[in-house]
Amino acid sequence: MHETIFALSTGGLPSGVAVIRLSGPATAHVLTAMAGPLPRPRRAALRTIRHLSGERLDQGLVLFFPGPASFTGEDCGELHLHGGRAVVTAVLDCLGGFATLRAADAGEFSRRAFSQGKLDLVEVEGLADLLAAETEMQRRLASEHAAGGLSEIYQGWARRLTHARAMIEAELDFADEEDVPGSVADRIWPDMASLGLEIDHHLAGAATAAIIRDGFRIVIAGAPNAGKSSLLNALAKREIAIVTEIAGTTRDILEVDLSLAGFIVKLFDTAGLRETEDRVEREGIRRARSAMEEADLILLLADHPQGFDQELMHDERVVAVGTKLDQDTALWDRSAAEVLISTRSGEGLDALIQAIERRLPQLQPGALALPSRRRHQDLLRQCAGHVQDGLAAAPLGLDLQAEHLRLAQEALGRLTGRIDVENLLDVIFSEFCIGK
Ligand SMILES: Nc1nc2c(c(=O)[nH]1)N(C=O)[C@@H](CNc1ccc(C(=O)N[C@@H](CCC(=O)O)C(=O)O)cc1)CN2
Ligand SMILES: Nc1nc2c(ncn2[C@@H]2O[C@H](COP(=O)(O)OP(=O)(O)OP(=O)(O)O)[C@@H](O)[C@H]2O)c(=O)[nH]1
Ligand SMILES: [Mg+2]
Repeated sequence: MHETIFALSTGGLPSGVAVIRLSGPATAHVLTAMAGPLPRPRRAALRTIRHLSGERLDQGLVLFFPGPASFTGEDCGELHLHGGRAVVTAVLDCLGGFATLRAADAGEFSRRAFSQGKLDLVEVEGLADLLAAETEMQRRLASEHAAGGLSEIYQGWARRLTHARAMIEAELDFADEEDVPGSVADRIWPDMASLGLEIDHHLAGAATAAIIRDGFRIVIAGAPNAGKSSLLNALAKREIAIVTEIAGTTRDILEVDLSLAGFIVKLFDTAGLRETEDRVEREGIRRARSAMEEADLILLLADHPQGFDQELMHDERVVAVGTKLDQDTALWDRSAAEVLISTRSGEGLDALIQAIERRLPQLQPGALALPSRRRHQDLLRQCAGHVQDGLAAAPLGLDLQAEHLRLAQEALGRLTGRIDVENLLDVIFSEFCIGK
């Protein structure tokens, strides 16, 4: 990488401070030309920043990160300027005047960090997710990924595959040498079987990751007039849905996004469920049922104890909610409802929110190494599949089994972007004393 790149790394102007980053071999020269002697590595120094003509552009903090101990792995620099539009424009213009410099493309700093081996693909994706994160859970998930929590797991798996392949290679190539243990199968296949299980278990976390990324889907359902739209409005604290005393008011699905316990919660109001000849209402009910199929949680509402659809009560995603508690408290005594609410008095709404929070994924600290992207899930499934094929190919011989393990490792390599061509023989020689 011979070009040196620069970019304004902070957001909209004007701002309190604006940071311009540089990366590449000309960094030290450019910093010296514009701001005098280089500061000590990775220490901020207050400097007058000047145009090459000597004209003063700003007074700001200057940092120098000599490679490879920098974000990109190359020499990096930073200019922390006053965040005025003209200040930033003047400095960017000056940088653009150096023949060795050019403006960075989107993502180019991270791309260089990847090429220099500072970040793998999963970490780069985590970094992108971190910048996009809007909820606390999204931040925690992305932060875990960007900091290498997932990569560490995948590297551990890749190492085990390398080890297994090395053992097989040793048996195939050096079977007549004394120091090579006779049967590799005894030693590596149990580990490969447990690797397969670990990957499957890891993949099960994809559902939680999807909830963190895309939101927890709650569908409000129940008989017409039960108070569904009133509940949507109460939880959203806005008059979003039309509420009338006419049964069959809601037809289209209405959606609001709430933030609950650090999760995005997508709340859907649906048409009341009943038999009807009205074509428009029937279409609304069809949409309600399809929304319920996709739901993570269903709030099933009824304004009297007999109003709950018994079939739906068996669905484990259902929370039975009795409504209009202000009208007749005695009505609800010993009913099947888990929560009783009144949107008119506000009673029970906190208890309902708590009941919802109890059903959100419960994440232990450190349990955030979840495969969050489709890309991760596809490659992990391929990897686990090849491991299984490797195990199943036992009757066909070690050669074939080894090939399946190679494919499994290749899938992991594509996942992290690190197709480490670790020499199998290196592993073999470091573990045995062949030839002594
Ligand atoms: N001013 C500023 N703030 C920032 C960044 C930045 O580039 N500049 N970051 C940009 O994303 C994030 C911090 N990430 C960074 C990651 C690695 C290194 C770095 O210099 N790494 C070296 C040395 C590590 C060490 O000292 O232990 C290395 O990995 O070798 C710097 C920032 C968030 N805040
Ligand atoms: N007393 C009382 N009335 C309520 C309460 N919640 C809703 N209602 C009334 O019940 C009627 C129906 O309310 P909606 O929220 O439109 O009911 P819905 O379930 O959305 O009805 P559909 O869209 O027709 O399926 C309206 O007249 C509301 O004012 C409540 O907590 N207490
Ligand atoms: Mg309604």
